[in-house]
This record gives sequence, structure tokens and C-alpha cells, in this order.
Amino acid sequence: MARLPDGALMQRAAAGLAAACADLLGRVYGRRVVLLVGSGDNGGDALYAGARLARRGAGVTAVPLAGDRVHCGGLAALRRAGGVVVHPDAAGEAVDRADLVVDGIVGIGGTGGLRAGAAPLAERAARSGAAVVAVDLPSGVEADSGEVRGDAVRADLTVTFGAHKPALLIDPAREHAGTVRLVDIGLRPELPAEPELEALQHADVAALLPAPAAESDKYRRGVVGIAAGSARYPGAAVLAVSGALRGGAGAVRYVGPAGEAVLARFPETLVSDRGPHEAGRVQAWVVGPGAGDDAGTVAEVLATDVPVLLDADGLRLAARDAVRARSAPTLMTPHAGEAAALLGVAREEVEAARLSAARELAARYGATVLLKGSTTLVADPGGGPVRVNATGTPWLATAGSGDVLSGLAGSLLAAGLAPRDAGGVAAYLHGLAGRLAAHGAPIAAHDIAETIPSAWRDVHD
Ligand SMILES: NC(=O)C1=CN([C@@H]2O[C@H](COP(=O)(O)OP(=O)(O)OC[C@H]3O[C@@H](n4cnc5c(N)ncnc54)[C@H](OP(=O)(O)O)[C@@H]3O)[C@@H](O)[C@H]2O)[C@@H](O)CC1
Ligand SMILES: [K+]
Repeated sequence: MARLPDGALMQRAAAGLAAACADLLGRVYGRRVVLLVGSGDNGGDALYAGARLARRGAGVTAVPLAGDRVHCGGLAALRRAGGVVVHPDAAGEAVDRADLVVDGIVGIGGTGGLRAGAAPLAERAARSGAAVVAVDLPSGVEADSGEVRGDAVRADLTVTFGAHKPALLIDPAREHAGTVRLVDIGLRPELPAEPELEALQHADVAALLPAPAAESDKYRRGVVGIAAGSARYPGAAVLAVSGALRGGAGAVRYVGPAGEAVLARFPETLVSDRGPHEAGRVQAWVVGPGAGDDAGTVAEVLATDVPVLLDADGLRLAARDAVRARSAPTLMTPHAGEAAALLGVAREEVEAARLSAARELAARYGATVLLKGSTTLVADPGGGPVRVNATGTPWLATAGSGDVLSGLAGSLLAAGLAPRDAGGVAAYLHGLAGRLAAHGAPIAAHDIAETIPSAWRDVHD
């Protein structure tokens, strides 16, 4: 802002916002648009965009929510273009009749939920037939963390400026944003070299996936060891192996009491009836899915000097000091409930503040943490950008889905990926496989595993 003529960035933002609104409306002329306008520049963006829509023949009504604290230049521009201004107390009917409601209440300058005057109008907008477009962020969410501490706007579309904010990628805020459209306002040279968050795309994943060379034998491709399952839960072992077999490792070794069940389903598995130390060479271990109370095996695996993925019961059974003392990397893959137990807080607290929970757990254990859920996050213990996965689908929340993920991520660890890459790539493929398998219908965990090869091919297309 300091480097450009006054208001230049806001004009770029408003032009992008008006174009997105016009796209959504299809035809602008004769449409009814209501602007909910807060005290700051977020409201200014809405007012200038409203002026542009008014000049194209829309009927635009602005509702300033903070009395005279309103962007003066924006308000004057709207009035010059023929827009009208109404008091919040008289705005209900306009909202009911609107085709489009623009949320310019608050942007990156906001904290806490919607304030008293704004909440009823936001709720009325949600109940009306109008499309709701949020300016920069849905008002009421925390921009930097994705937390939602009170009432917040629910948008159909969020038009955001310059860069994606964490709230647009992390639940619960993400759910409020609807579709997100990024408008380039020329900030790129000013953005920090290292972002807070990274969301992998197809090309990133394709570049990270292991590709066997002509002379690769199974050891060079990596052997992954799975120490999972119990007499009571043999299925967890079968599902972890099913994920591991599709993850790029050259072979899958299984140790544990579910060897028969594993072999019956996957004869290609190398099954051993001895403990992890005597099972033969592996390049990474997965320990924990369905493991019951076998703390001895967890401790044995943690004492190895290869990468270890800790999941499910393994998370509960692992001693924190044993994890911290490891020389090779550790990847922990809790869901919110498991993370909450490890942090000693309520599950709701982890779900409400996923980003800080993942970072905190990674710091406490000195391990990479993949926090599963509606938005899966991967945080390294030393800080740096947190990976956020954008391919998830609610259909993934099915029994055994996590076992498939742990096998898949373990296989990628064995193939030589760093824990953060193994976790990020596994979450991406797992989510994509879930989407491809589900196609809008319920799926079982083994469907996800069987669709991993399609997801793998899809990212290379
Ligand atoms: N930066 C850039 O490069 C560009 C930025 N641009 C735009 O500017 C936006 C940021 O504008 P901004 O800094 O004026 O803050 P903004 O979000 O409008 O808040 C204003 C005031 O609201 C108040 N308030 C706080 N919480 C609240 C709540 N829950 N509910 C209600 N009110 C609340 C609080 O004042 P308070 O009432 O507490 O005194 C706060 O100071 C950004 O999101 C983007 O849209 C673009 O034009 C392009 C270039
Ligand atoms: K907003």
C-alpha cells in the first residue's frame, strides 16, 4: 500500500470482486444487491464493488453497520453510481428480496464473532434465497487460524485478495467460505518466501511420488513393516497392509497375530511370526492400528533406527520420551480424539483449533504430526509451513479408513520420502482415492485402498 498510489490496491480488489459477483449473477442489470458494510477497508472493497455493479444497472443498497465509521470514498462512489444507503434496522426487507448479499463486514482486521448488529442480518441473508459473497473472508472467522469463536457468515463464494488465508483452508472456518476465488492484486513480490501453510496440488504430488528406476529391486524401492492388528482386530492389519501395498514400497512385511487373515487377503505379503527385531530388513515401520495393548511391540519398533509411523493404539502406548529420543524420524497420525488425549484437552478443543493443536503435538513429541479430520494437517516439529490437505471428503470418515492411510504413508516413508512429504502425499492420495471411489455414494475402507492406483494415475495426468 505504501508503494502504490492511494487506493490502488483497493481498486484492484473491488474490480475483481465486482467481476466475481457479476459472474455469479449471470446478468447484472436489474438485479438487487445488498452490501453489509463494516467500519474498515473490507467495507470499502464492498462499496467500490457495489458502485461498479450499480453502474451496470444493478439496484444496490448499502447497510453501514458501524454508524458513521464507514469508508468515505467508497460510500461516495456508491452514491454517485446511484446506490442507496439504509439503516441496519430498516435493512431486513432489502436482504429478504436480494439476489446477492455482499459480506463486507470485516476482513483480516477482525477478531471474534459477528457483533450484535451484524449477526441477525447475516442470518437473514442465509435464510433468504440470495447468494452470499464474502469479501476476502467470511466475517466472524479468525483469519490466521481457521477458528470460529462466535457467529460467522456462511458464504456461497469468498473472493479473497492477494493470497489464501489459513481460514480459507482450515475447518471450521473453511466450511463458512464456500467456493474460494483468489484475485491477484499484485502482492506476490511482497509475500514472505515461506508461507504459513502449503496445500499440495496434483503437480506437487506427482513430483514427490516415488518412481522405480529400471534396476530397482524390492529393497531399493523400500520394504515397509506393518506391526498391527490383534486377535480381536485382525481387520486393522489387513487394511493397513492394503494401503501399504499401494504406496510404492517394493514389499510389505507383516508381524503380529493376524498373519493368517493378512495372507488370505494379500498373498504377496511377507508374513513373519517373530517380533519386529527378527522380522528381517525394513526401511520403515507402521505400528499401532488395531494393536490392542501390545506395548512391547510399540517400544521395540520405536527402538529401531528407521522411520516409524505411529497410529491408533500405538499413539496411546508410545512413551513420549521414547519418541523424543529417536534418531530416525517419527510420523504420528492421530485423529482429533487421539490428539486430544495426548494433549490432555477435550476433543472439541482440538477440532476448534486444529492448527495450533497439530503444531503443539509436534513440538511436544519432537515428531511430525498428521492430524486427521475434515481438513488434514501435517506439522513438522521444527516449525515451517504446515501442509493442509484439500482433497478430503466426508465419505472418508468410515471405519478402517485411517488404517489404509497409515499403511499408505508408511509405504511412502519406506520409499524414502521425508515424514512431512509422506504424510502430505498420503493424505492427498487417500482423499482423492476416496472421492474417486465414492462418486457421491458411501464407501468402505477397502474401496479407498483399491482406488489408490487410480488416484496415483490421476495426479500424473
Ligand atoms: N491489506 C491489503 O493489502 C489490502 C486489504 N484490502 C481489504 O482490507 C481489509 C482489511 O481492512 P482493515 O485493516 O481496515 O480491517 P477490516 O477487516 O475491514 O476491519 C476493520 C475494523 O473492524 C472492527 N472489527 C474487528 N472485529 C470485528 C468484528 N468481529 N465484527 C465487526 N467489526 C470488527 C475493528 O475495529 P473496532 O470496531 O474494533 O475499533 C477493525 O479495525 C482486507 O480484509 C481486505 O478486504 C483490500 O482493499 C486490498 C488490499
Ligand atoms: K468479509
